[in-house]
Amino acid sequence: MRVSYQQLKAEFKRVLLARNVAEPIAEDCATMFADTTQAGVYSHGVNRFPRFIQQLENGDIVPDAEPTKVLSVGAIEQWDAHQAIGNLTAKKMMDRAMEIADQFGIGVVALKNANHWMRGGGYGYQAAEKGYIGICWTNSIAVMPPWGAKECRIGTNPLIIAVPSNPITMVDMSCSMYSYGMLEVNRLAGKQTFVDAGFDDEGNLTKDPATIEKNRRLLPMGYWKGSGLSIVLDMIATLLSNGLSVAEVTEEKDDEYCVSQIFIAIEVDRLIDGKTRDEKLNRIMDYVKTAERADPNVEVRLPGHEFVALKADNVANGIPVDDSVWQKLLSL
Ligand SMILES: NC(=O)C1=CN([C@@H]2O[C@H](COP(=O)(O)OP(=O)(O)OC[C@H]3O[C@@H](n4cnc5c(N)ncnc54)[C@H](O)[C@@H]3O)[C@@H](O)[C@H]2O)C=CC1
Ligand SMILES: O=C(O)C(=O)C(=O)[C@H](O)[C@@H](O)CO
Repeated sequence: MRVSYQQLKAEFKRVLLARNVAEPIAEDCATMFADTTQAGVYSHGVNRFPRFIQQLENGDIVPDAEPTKVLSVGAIEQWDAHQAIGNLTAKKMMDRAMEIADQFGIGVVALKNANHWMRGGGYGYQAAEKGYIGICWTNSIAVMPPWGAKECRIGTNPLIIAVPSNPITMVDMSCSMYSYGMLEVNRLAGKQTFVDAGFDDEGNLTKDPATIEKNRRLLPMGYWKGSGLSIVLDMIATLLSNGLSVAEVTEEKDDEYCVSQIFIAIEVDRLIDGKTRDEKLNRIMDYVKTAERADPNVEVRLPGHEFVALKADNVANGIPVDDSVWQKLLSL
């Protein structure tokens, strides 16, 4: 089914107000969930909302908490989220990183005690839309076995790198080959994954999302490379924020909260003039896109460029929502 942006946002807001979230916070939070869904990231928009509500009801998320600055060292600031709503806090932190970048050329915000930020790409996009390079990542609870193991000890720790090209080029990727959110999208659509996504109980590679959602033997992106990347991202987020690591969140908390996150904004415009910037970016994009296709019917595309058409379609025709997800939302 397809629903309008207004319908979707109204449902999110209704559910938040019913949990005593203050009106302005409910409005902003519902807007971000609706925006993420309309942008085409269903996995971390409407699909993830019931889980978000569960965490709100459990008290893992503190809706009226305000993030505070802990300290600042040149272009780096440490903040404490105090378990405020993840997506609203992340947006504020990337705004702050851009303000610091205006002063120093680069701004780094390291955040502790944060909650799940949903679509990490939203914050990269936010920076790139204003002309900055946006880089951010988060750690998580242990949900993936490190390369060579079958027990979860590392996070999916998505890394986002957004570049202010036209359209915006942005990598927004979990350190696993598939995020749990994308496994769910495939399962709900009755599909197997396009490439291997994890291991079955016998240790064979599998494309079956339900098997991996159950046994949690997620395949790291790029095998040992994604495993290693996840580990160093966790180390850096933990050190810079003086917050909790994947190991600490997993062993000391009863669910995924109090994670650590990094937000970096880099000002491009003082380093290169606008005309040269655009020429260079266009040349890179054209060079990539005009590579001889492996399949003549499938175009070569740059990461993030898919969102232009996805959003336009959703604005024009309504937002696709899985029937079971919609029923769940209505029942909240
Ligand atoms: N703890 C957390 O906060 C987590 C959040 N997430 C979020 O879940 C969302 C989905 O993450 P993933 O499943 O890893 O994303 P994905 O696998 O759908 O996409 C990863 C990247 O690959 C690019 N891409 C995909 N197909 C492509 C193609 N054919 N050609 C060129 N580029 C292509 C996409 O633009 C994107 O940049 C993200 O917004 C992420 O931030 C994911 C994991 C954990
Ligand atoms: O993988 C995801 O999707 C995701 O968003 C996550 O945060 C973690 O991997 C985990 O919370 C899934 O249970």
